[in-house]
Amino acid sequence: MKFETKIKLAAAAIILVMSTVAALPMIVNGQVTTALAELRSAAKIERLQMTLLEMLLNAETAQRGFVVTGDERFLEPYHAAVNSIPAIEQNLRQEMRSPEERTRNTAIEQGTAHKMRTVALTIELRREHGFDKAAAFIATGTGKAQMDRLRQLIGKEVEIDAQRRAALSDRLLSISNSAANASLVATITNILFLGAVLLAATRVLRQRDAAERKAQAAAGQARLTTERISQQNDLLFRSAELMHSLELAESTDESATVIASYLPRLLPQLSGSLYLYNNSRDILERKAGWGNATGEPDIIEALDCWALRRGSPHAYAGGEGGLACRHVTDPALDRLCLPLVTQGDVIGCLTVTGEGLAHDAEDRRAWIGQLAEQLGLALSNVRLRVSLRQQSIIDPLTQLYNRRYMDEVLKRELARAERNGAPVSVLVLDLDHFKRINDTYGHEAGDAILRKVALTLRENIRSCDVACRMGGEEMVVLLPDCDTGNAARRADALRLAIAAGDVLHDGQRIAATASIGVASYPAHGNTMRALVHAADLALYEAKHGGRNCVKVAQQEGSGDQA
Ligand SMILES: Nc1nc2c(ncn2[C@@H]2O[C@H](COP(=O)(O)OP(=O)(O)OP(=O)(O)O)[C@@H](O)[C@H]2O)c(=O)[nH]1
Repeated sequence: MKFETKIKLAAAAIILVMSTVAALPMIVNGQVTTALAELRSAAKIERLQMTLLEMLLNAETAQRGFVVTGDERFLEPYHAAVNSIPAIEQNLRQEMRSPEERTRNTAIEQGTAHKMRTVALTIELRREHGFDKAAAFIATGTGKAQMDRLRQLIGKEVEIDAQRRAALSDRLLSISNSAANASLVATITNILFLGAVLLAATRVLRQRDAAERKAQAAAGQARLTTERISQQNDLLFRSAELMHSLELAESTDESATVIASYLPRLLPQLSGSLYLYNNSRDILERKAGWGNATGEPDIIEALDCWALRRGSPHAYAGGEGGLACRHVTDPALDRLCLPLVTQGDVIGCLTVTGEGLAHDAEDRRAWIGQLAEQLGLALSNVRLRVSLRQQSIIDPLTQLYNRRYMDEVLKRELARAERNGAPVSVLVLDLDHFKRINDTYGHEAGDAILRKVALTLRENIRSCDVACRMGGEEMVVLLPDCDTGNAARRADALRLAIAAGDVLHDGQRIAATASIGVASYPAHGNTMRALVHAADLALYEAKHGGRNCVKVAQQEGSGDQA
């Protein structure tokens, strides 16, 4: 049974007991009133019967005095009795309740009537016939017998009245005792019930307190959970943003910059570094860092890191003497190293440091693990994308950019030059008598010459210049921010470098020369096609001018439109 139900039952019992106690005085009062009325009635009956007896005795005494003296004055008590007795009898009749009482009272009334008639007869005899006749009648003993009988009847009544009064007194006492006992029992019962209610209430209150505390704790927990969910949502949102940004990254270095800008928000209160394998996969370069991890090494080897060795995360609790990686700079700090793995291939490592990280909540470490997984995947995608892009724009034989890329970059550079008013030059380069080389030494030798010339170009141009193979043995070099004069000088330098180089093929040294045509924006054209055409014409001039030379395009203006 629930405590609330118990308390309700106890309260109902208390109300019942209290009601009973409240009704008790009324019940007792009724009983006492009845008993007292009966007591008063008994006393009145006794008094009336005693008065009746007294009247009868007075009447007899008056009769005796009159008989002896003949003096009428002695008859006064008799007359008083004659006058009073009917009223006394009337009162007595009213007090009689039970049939037995009424029967006994009737007997007394009849005895009284007989006695009073005998007294009246005696008085009459004395008046009419004198003392002797009256004395003779008295001597018969009728009057005395009647008086004795009445005394006996009234005496018995008085005795019954006394018994009745005693019984009523006992009843009053019993009522009083019962009332006192009932009151005592009610008080004790109430105390017991109140005690029980108090105990139950205290227990309920204690339970309610505990429930309240539990509810408060649950509310606090719910608030924390909501905050955590909101933080997690925020992190998920930011990580989705990071992944989206990485999808747009055009190189590994750019993706590292993107990662470095997001990690402080994704892993707040932590520091760390992002290491990626270099192209030759012999070392890992630090591509990004955040937080206080500025002093971390720029280069690490795979053997320096337990996570890279194992291919799984490695946690190190600073100050607890765990297994620290060799690249760790501050052994007092907790550290978590996570390999960046994609399709079973380790591409790098994310190292994270921060207070309490080794003993951090599992979900936080799981979150860092998930982040490392996503980063691995995203970086691998970036590499794949960069590689595919490279493949689509790089000529596989010479490793120079292809015509497609040249078209793209030339268009872009011309637009930029137009905006900035800076010159752009184009060198169109063709190997001399290449057919002869092929025919003499073979196609492979020709390929080797092409590779050698491409290398010479790459090694002798600026990082902003773009060299590409347009097809066959024809190559183009794009020179941003370079006017015709400079372009011609640099073309000649390239020509000399090509002529100076040779390749060893089948034990033979093979050399090649190149003819170069030069055209510049805006001097020889302001569109891509016009510029290349002008350079082509200049090349043609160079070929006809004896080859192994540089020719600058004629000043034709910008009439030829793309
Ligand atoms: N080995 C090799 N040869 C190529 C390649 N592409 C084109 N060639 C050859 O390059 C030669 C080009 O010859 P031509 O266009 O006649 O010109 P050339 O012999 O260089 O003579 P000029 O340009 O007038 O000096 C052809 O024999 C092509 O087969 C290539 O990828 N590898």
